Amino acid sequence: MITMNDVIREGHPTLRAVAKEVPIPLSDEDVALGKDMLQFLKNSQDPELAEKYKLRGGVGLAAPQLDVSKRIIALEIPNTETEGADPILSTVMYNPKIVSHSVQQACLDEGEGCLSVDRPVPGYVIRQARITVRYTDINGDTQKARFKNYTAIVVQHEIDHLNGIMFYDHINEKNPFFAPEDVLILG
Ligand SMILES: OCN(O)CCCc1ccccc1
Ligand code: NI
Repeated sequence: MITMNDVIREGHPTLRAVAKEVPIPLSDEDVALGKDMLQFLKNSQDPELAEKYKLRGGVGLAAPQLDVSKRIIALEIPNTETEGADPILSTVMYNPKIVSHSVQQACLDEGEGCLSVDRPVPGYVIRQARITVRYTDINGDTQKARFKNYTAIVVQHEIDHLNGIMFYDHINEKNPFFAPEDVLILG
């Protein structure tokens, strides 16, 4: 099982590399890795397992964070509205590509964090408010999906990792909490 020992931290060169596309049809190895990444996220959101294995809670994970420079991301976004409801998004994306996005931008009012960053970096991380992503799913099928708000933010954070981009690269250095007036600030 994946634990925090497998997660590389800022300063490790793989976090700044551009990851390679994975061959389609998917290899057994890449399918297994995707499943392990998704299971890590689920475990990290389980209070008992997170405590037992000292896992930091995560809603997304990118293969480069495991020192695997491949274009694979996993997303496990819970539905916090209703206890026990199905997750908003629970999936593994191979070779994800943002094929279109809104002009409107958005950010989280509490900023972002990262499993590969062991320090708070305050500031607005300005991203696209809505995105359309094409990817290959764990069954090898091509998918095209649209995301908005928090889910769109998380998916962009993960795809950034495939291109060697860290969330704080998007923060305005002079004024971290600067946001152009038409940027959606998500609570
Ligand atoms: O790359 C995944 N990761 O480091 C876990 C944190 C994911 C994340 C947290 C806040 C906003 C967007 C994405
Ligand atoms: Ni991250």
